[in-house]
Amino acid sequence: MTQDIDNRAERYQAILELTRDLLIVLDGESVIMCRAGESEWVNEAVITGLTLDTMLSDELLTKVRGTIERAQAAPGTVQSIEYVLRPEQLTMLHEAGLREPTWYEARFVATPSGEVLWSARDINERKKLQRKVTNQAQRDPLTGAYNRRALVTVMEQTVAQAQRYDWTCSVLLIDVDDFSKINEQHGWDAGDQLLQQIVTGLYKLKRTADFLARYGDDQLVLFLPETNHEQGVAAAERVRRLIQELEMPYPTGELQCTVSVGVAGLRGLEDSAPDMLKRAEESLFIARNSGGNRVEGEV
Ligand SMILES: Nc1nc2c(ncn2[C@@H]2O[C@H](COP(=O)(O)OP(=O)(O)OP(=O)(O)O)[C@@H](O)[C@H]2O)c(=O)[nH]1
Repeated sequence: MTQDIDNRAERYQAILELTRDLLIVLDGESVIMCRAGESEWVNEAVITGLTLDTMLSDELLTKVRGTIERAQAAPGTVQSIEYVLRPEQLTMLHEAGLREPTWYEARFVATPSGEVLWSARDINERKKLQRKVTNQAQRDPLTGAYNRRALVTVMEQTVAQAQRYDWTCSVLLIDVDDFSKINEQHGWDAGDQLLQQIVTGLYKLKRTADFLARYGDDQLVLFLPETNHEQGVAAAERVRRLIQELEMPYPTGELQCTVSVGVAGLRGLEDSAPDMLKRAEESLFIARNSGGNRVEGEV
């Protein structure tokens, strides 16, 4: 009988050796066993003996407890969740070695004797890849600015929020004057570089909360949360001057350009992101037809 138990314990140990996941055994709320697996940051001795509430932040504690309850309600079934461990929020885990935000996919299973097994797989690489793909889907590949799709999403969310809290926001539609002539005279590559320079300049000029997107061939949008129409026009004037002063050395000669800007500010509860963009387009049309290198406000 004792021999059997020893064999079982050895087998159990051998199975544990096989897994790369971080493994925790909980008795009630206490960690009675911890194996780091491939989570190099984990100090097993520090984690063993901790309780859930000393180890986790309030938000994570609620999530983990809820999952454990589900696992206990149906012993033998696996319950999964994803979470991120952030060292700045988790003092005890920081002490146990956590230094970087680390994403985990965790699985919980309750044994008939009442213990809960908690395995956690590091999914940082997968998350990084997901972020990269999402990022690529939202960005214009030439300039690195956001694309039109990302702009519409952000504008719609921000406009709804501004309407709810009685805030304001403005949109600037920026069009490079005679951009096709630059392409014709200096080549497509020169046009590309000029667009990149303009975006770099706008990134330096814009505030952190402002959102810059490529809206069309030679058109950019700068969306300004918490900015009224008057402030929007002033920002547009700064953009116009910045681009006018931009000089880009190029083998075929110094490149220079100007922009026309149409500005639209949020007009209350009935307004919408597409309507704001439409009004910015109408203003832009006037600016371009008035000779370019101009800012036009509401029409
Ligand atoms: N270099 C470069 N050119 C582009 C790119 N995408 C579109 N274009 C060109 O940009 C030009 C845009 O032309 P238009 O919209 O007529 O612009 P414009 O000449 O500035 O005319 P206005 O806007 O009326 O002042 C076209 O010649 C397109 O072929 C790009 O990614 N790089």
